[in-house]
Amino acid sequence: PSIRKFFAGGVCRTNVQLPGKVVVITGANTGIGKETARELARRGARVYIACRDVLKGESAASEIRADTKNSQVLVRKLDLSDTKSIRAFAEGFLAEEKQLHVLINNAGVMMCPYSKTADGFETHLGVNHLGHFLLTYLLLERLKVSAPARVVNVSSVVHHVGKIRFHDLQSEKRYSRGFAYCHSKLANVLFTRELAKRLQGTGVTTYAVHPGVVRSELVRHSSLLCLLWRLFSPFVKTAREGAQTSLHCALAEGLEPLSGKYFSDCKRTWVSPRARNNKTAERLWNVSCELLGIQWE
Ligand SMILES: NC(=O)C1=CN([C@@H]2O[C@H](COP(=O)(O)OP(=O)(O)OC[C@H]3O[C@@H](n4cnc5c(N)ncnc54)[C@H](OP(=O)(O)O)[C@@H]3O)[C@@H](O)[C@H]2O)C=CC1
Ligand SMILES: CC1=C(/C=C/C(C)=C/C=C/C(C)=C/C=O)C(C)(C)CCC1
Repeated sequence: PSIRKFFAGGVCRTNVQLPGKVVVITGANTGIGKETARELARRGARVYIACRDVLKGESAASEIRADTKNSQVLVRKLDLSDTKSIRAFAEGFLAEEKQLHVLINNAGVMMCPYSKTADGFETHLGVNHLGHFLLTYLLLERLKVSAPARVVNVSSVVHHVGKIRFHDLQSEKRYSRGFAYCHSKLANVLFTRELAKRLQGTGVTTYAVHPGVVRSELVRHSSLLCLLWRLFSPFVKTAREGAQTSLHCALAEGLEPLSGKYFSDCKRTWVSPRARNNKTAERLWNVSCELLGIQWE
């Protein structure tokens, strides 16, 4: 049990309750997102599960509603691999909610075979980075009017081996499904850094998170990782344990001065030198705006 406790990692210890607060979590029908949604619902928030498969979302939502006795767990369609779907989700949300206190950009894909999103972006970049970039842009006014508000971006320790390959952003010249994931997770950290800079003084703060190595469906595209996860299961976090750092960044009091920073096991942690490069962060921001056809000053 003590080994298990060690590998379970940091625990979110704040008692903050969330009555009247509105939260959006992407990819919350399973894994880390679902456990994050469960805890936020337990604390009384109205929780929007934004997912690409509404049936899977409804099944998670009914489980969470039964478990937490919070009926305010709602499911809305959001496919991050299609900007039309992202815009439709945002339009619907903005029409029904006047406030948004926490946005958790949690959804992700890892190591999928080469493919492109509906808009022609390489899937890891398109879903993990550009999709969340656009979603945040579209919801930002609601976050600002609801301040203090937070944006949590679920990244990964593997950002350390990521690189932003501006000359081949869509990996058309060279594609490695492992590295494509790492690059997209570095993009999450750089986005968080640049977003924090641009949000200074608005009351909206943002954090990047490494959840730990967590048992979930993320490894579905790699039989090797599926096997490793099974073999080493005592050392791999449960989804509930994996949700703790996202919860910490969404809830903990006094985190505002650390906006833009990266957290693991509920503590601020060092990022790779590439993730600290302000020029890369700014360039990625500008290129992302161009690709998405938006103007975000
Ligand atoms: N598990 C781990 O060890 C680690 C995870 N992370 C990060 O944690 C986050 C959560 O992952 P985890 O819970 O482990 O993985 P899961 O695969 O269990 O959950 C990922 C979620 O993202 C959703 N998703 C995938 N593609 C899209 C899309 N196009 N549009 C909308 N939603 C989509 C999935 O939906 P569906 O069910 O329909 O496929 C699912 O709900 C990810 O960002 C991941 O990169 C970081 C480090 C380690
Ligand atoms: C070597 C090794 C492991 C593998 C770690 C790996 C492969 C981590 C990958 C992390 C990922 C995929 C992060 C996602 O963002 C285990 C299973 C922890 C058990 C202990 C030994």
